[in-house]
Amino acid sequence: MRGLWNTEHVKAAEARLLARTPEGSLMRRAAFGVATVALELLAGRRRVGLLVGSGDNGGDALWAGYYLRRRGVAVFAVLLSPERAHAEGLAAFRKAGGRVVDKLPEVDLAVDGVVGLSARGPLRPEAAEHVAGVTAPFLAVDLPSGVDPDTGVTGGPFVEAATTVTFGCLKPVHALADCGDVRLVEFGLRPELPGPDLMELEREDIAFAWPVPGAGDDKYTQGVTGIAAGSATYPGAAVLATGASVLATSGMVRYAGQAADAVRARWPESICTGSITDAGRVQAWSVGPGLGTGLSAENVLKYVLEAGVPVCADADAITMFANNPDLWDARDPDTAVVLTPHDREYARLMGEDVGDDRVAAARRAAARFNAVVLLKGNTTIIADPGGAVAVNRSRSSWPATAGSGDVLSGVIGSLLAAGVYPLLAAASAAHVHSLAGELAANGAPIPASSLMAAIPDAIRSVRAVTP
Ligand SMILES: NC(=O)C1=CN([C@@H]2O[C@H](COP(=O)(O)OP(=O)(O)OC[C@H]3O[C@@H](n4cnc5c(N)ncnc54)[C@H](OP(=O)(O)O)[C@@H]3O)[C@@H](O)[C@H]2O)[C@@H](O)CC1
Ligand SMILES: [K+]
Repeated sequence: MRGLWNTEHVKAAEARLLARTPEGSLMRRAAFGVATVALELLAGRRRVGLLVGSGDNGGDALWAGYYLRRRGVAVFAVLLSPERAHAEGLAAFRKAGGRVVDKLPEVDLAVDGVVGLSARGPLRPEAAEHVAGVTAPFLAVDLPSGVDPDTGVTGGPFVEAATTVTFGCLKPVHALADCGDVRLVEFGLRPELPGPDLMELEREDIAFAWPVPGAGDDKYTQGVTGIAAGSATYPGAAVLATGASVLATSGMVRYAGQAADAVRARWPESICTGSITDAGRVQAWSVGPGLGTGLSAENVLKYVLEAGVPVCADADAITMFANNPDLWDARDPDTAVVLTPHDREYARLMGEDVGDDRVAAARRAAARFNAVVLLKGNTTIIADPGGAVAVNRSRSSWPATAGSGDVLSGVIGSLLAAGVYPLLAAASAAHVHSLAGELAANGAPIPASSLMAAIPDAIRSVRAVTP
């Protein structure tokens, strides 16, 4: 698991660390890390340009320029606020033979030291003009300038970084926005930090969480998943959600609803009934995709909420909650619910738009509904009511296709049925879902059924990291 910390916590921790380290040593350590990565990226080429802002981020860039000069690299620096440029860094840079210029010449690599942790808003016009004039790849110091460190939002011009070198710990921007290849320079900050504000699961975490049958297991002991989805109009949603659940774990899957014939034809291993009341016992329900929002769908939703097992509520289930908040009364407050809205469903459910700060939005919804909220997007945010948040960045947008959400809800349902902790279930499902999408797409459009079919490959790929 990779932890990420908000600027407020990073600044407080850095202040404590600074107080007990020799002056300037942290900045030089950070800058040395930047110079090392720059040399690697230069691969023998010899011209670097620095864009230097008014704060310590610019100081890092100037000190990096100093170290690069000592390795014989030609380094040019544009000072965006000459009177506020970091004094020691500038003096060292000049002394080592670095050249201050009004405009960067042709270079092999550009270092973005415009702004770091104190960034607010997009690049200002002068910085934006210099950035636009650069054709070389950018190496961002700490984070790409113009991107908000805590939300990853860009409200105007920003640096498109090929590589970012950050220090001490990762910040939310590194998971919420595209920072290129992110490298971390450690300098002993971790003991000063509280628990992370966000986490990003790695393959090892998911491999560990994913249910693997033991010698004593049978189809019941691994958790039975119930799928309450689809309708006469939308049988496909039922086929996809059930199929995803069949493929995600080796526990049994029961389907209940109007698409029983279609599901049975495609997934003979599932136990299908036409009515929810005949479904039999399950350890979790996945409810909503293609279900409709009429009275009979409401009764299905109430039934699963009263069943006393975890529920993944998606699509029409979310719309029903928005239309009729009294449905929540059916829920046993001690059983977990995972809600999986996209932005429009979120707005319906919460009566407000998601806004720029998607993490805060997911946290608000999780607290309001006492549920795990998985807010779909290119970066999916998963928040639990206790305030813990996991993020999953998808590496490709091909999976954003019709039926993709039905597949996700089936995977979440089967992890909940296997007893996986709800936040971990939702985050692991999101990871495997996006990986399946990437594997299936391989550079071309894919239907959701291909994404679903790639779930076993995605699980294999995740589990391949375990010894
Ligand atoms: N602390 C530590 O231990 C270590 C810290 N380190 C480094 O320090 C960095 C933080 O430095 P910092 O706090 O000095 O501010 P920084 O981000 O350089 O901003 C400077 C000024 O820029 C301005 N500005 C704001 N937004 C802007 C925009 N969009 N476009 C243009 N300008 C904008 C704004 O000033 P204003 O003009 O508003 O008065 C702001 O005050 C951190 O990211 C890391 O690189 C490392 O050395 C390791 C040790
Ligand atoms: K920067």
